[in-house]
Amino acid sequence: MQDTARLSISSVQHALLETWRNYYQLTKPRIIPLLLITTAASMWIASEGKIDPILLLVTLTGGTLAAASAQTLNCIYDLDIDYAMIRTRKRPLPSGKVQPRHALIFALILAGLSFGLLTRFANLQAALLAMMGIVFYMVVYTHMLKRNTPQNIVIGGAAGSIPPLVGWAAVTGELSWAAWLLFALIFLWTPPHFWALALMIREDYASVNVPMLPVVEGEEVTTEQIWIYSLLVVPVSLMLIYPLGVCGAVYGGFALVLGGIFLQKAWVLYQNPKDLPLAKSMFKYSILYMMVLCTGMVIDSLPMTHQMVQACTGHLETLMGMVLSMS
Ligand code: HEM
Ligand SMILES: CC(C)=CCC/C(C)=C/CC/C(C)=C/COP(=O)(O)OP(=O)(O)O
Repeated sequence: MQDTARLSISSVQHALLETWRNYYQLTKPRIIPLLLITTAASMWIASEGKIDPILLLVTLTGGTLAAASAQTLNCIYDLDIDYAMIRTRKRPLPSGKVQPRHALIFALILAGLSFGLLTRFANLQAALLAMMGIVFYMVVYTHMLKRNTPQNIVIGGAAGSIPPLVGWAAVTGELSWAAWLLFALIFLWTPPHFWALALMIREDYASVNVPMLPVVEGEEVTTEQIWIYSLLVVPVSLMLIYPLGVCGAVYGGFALVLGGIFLQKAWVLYQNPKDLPLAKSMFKYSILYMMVLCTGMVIDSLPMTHQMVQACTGHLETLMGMVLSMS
């Protein structure tokens, strides 16, 4: 008797765990941390390194809920093609583990929670921007562009560029030039990020007639476009230093080194458009690039960094003075 009760408790636990896992997978969770990193970096710059930890936590939670809602809605809309593509076939909806109706309720609850949380504990601007992210990703990218034009991710990339705007608005209640520059940085970074991946999975997209650039135009044009967008990413990343003046020398070091490698990888891929390991390396590096660049923004914004830079500059000036007086 006891054994039977124990067995049924463990099977209920197992079923609950499985349900939780399925809903979690529906949100495409591996993408969300980088979206949050861009939000956090923006908040650190906006608050000049003196970030309110509660506001940070609230904004990142609200951002997570909004992104999860957007991804779930995308999974519902794209059920037909996700079912047909090998890469996406095992997702919870095409594999029948979650019903679309339940997924829709889940997505709406996530969006509601995000809006409520951000409105109550951050501000209305941040909440509205997060909702705009969901609407743009669903209506403009998923519905209007994804299946219709190879420029889908160029324009649709605006959705993925909204998180830093949410972060900036949460801190300041408005959007400055610096916020829009962060938006532009991610907007320009998205084509190299995604097209490098699309080069590797183009057969999958071709099989369901999704006109991603490598499917429609081939490898040469795609790698050329990756190169062109990469050429734009690096100078735009430096514009946070000049003319905007919101980041300093420490970030500059990060941006130059990371940007140099970004350009080198994009160039080598452009020279070898059919080399899939190079495309894979570009895709992986695009993620590392954004992650470390944002870390550089955070480190640069910290008051401790400013003190260290000032101390170093002071020592350097003294040293220069001594050298000059000796000569
Ligand atoms: C319209 C714009 C974008 C498109 C179409 C796109 C597309 C994709 C796709 C198809 C994958 C592979 C996911 C999978 O196999 O399930 C991926 C991976 C990834 N994307 Fe993007 N992406 C976009 C923008 C972004 C943005 C803005 C970020 C964050 C700032 C981002 C971060 C990531 C990360 C971190 C991964 C790797 C996930 C893993 O570890 O597997 N993406 N992206
Ligand atoms: C503020 C806010 C809520 C922003 C939301 C931004 C957001 C969810 C960006 C994600 C972009 C992304 C990873 C798209 C995947 O493309 P896909 O869906 O075409 O990929 P697939 O072929 O793997 O389905």
